Amino acid sequence: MSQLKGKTALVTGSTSGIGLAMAIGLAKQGVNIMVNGFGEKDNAIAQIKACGVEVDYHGADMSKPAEIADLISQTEKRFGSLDILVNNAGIQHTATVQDFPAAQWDAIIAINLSSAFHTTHYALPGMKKRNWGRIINIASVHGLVGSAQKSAYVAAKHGIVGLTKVVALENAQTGITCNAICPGWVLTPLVQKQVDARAEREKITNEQAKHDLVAEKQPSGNFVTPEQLAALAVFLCSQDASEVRGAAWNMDGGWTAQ
Ligand SMILES: NC(=O)C1=CN([C@@H]2O[C@H](COP(=O)(O)OP(=O)(O)OC[C@H]3O[C@@H](n4cnc5c(N)ncnc54)[C@H](O)[C@@H]3O)[C@@H](O)[C@H]2O)C=CC1
Ligand SMILES: CC(=O)CC(=O)O
Repeated sequence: MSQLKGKTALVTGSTSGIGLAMAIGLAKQGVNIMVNGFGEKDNAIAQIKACGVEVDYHGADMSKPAEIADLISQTEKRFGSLDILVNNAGIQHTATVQDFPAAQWDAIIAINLSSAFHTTHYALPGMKKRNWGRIINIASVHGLVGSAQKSAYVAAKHGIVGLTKVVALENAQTGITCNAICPGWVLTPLVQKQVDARAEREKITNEQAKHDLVAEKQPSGNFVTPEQLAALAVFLCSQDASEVRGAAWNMDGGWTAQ
């Protein structure tokens, strides 16, 4: 039987992409799930429920600290505890610094970085009481290296890697671990938009644009899959990973090895 059976996870931004795969991966281990995000929530809930666990949904906007406080307290109330926190919600906007709209900068910093501070701040007291917790921050290769036209995203992702280290250190002598996962390209709606823009800009097919996007950065030539990332998250939640603390663990087809 899974060691995780009966625990509760909140996965922010779990209505699509990587977050949905994380939620399903954990649900397959018997973990009850609080879903959050602005995508197709009924579809996400149905897929998670099919794993035989309890599921609920909270529509908190991760750019709003008061809604995040309510999300954590409702999760604890509904399931009795919050054991696994996956900070995953994120958005992207591409432009040079000179052309970057200030409102987009603020939104990316709020959703991709500050939300993880707020969720962690509110989730830690309960985890400390039970002396067990797993906090997994979905960073990116862009938490380790930069790319042009992604100032806010790269700054937020470097920030979340820093936050991960501090949370890990502050809880190093407890049963609470905090780690970051740093994926390379994963074909989700966030990346499909960039593929579409590239196809349009370069007057090439969508397939060619996908190929070129990956080939430019990722030596394997393959997208990372959401399911591969979910398997890593399940490992980080296990007892075998109890001494993995403050890691920024890349799964990127070789992107950051170059
Ligand atoms: N797709 C990729 O290649 C990579 C993605 N990531 C990160 O993975 C995370 C998930 O992204 P993807 O699955 O790719 O994108 P996605 O667009 O499929 O999913 C993003 C999720 O966040 C939710 N969301 C957006 N704004 C929100 C808000 N204000 N409040 C609550 N939820 C909100 C969306 O509704 C959705 O559920 C992001 O943090 C992203 O930066 C990291 C590395 C690579
Ligand atoms: C690799 C990522 O994190 C996705 C992106 O840069 O848009």
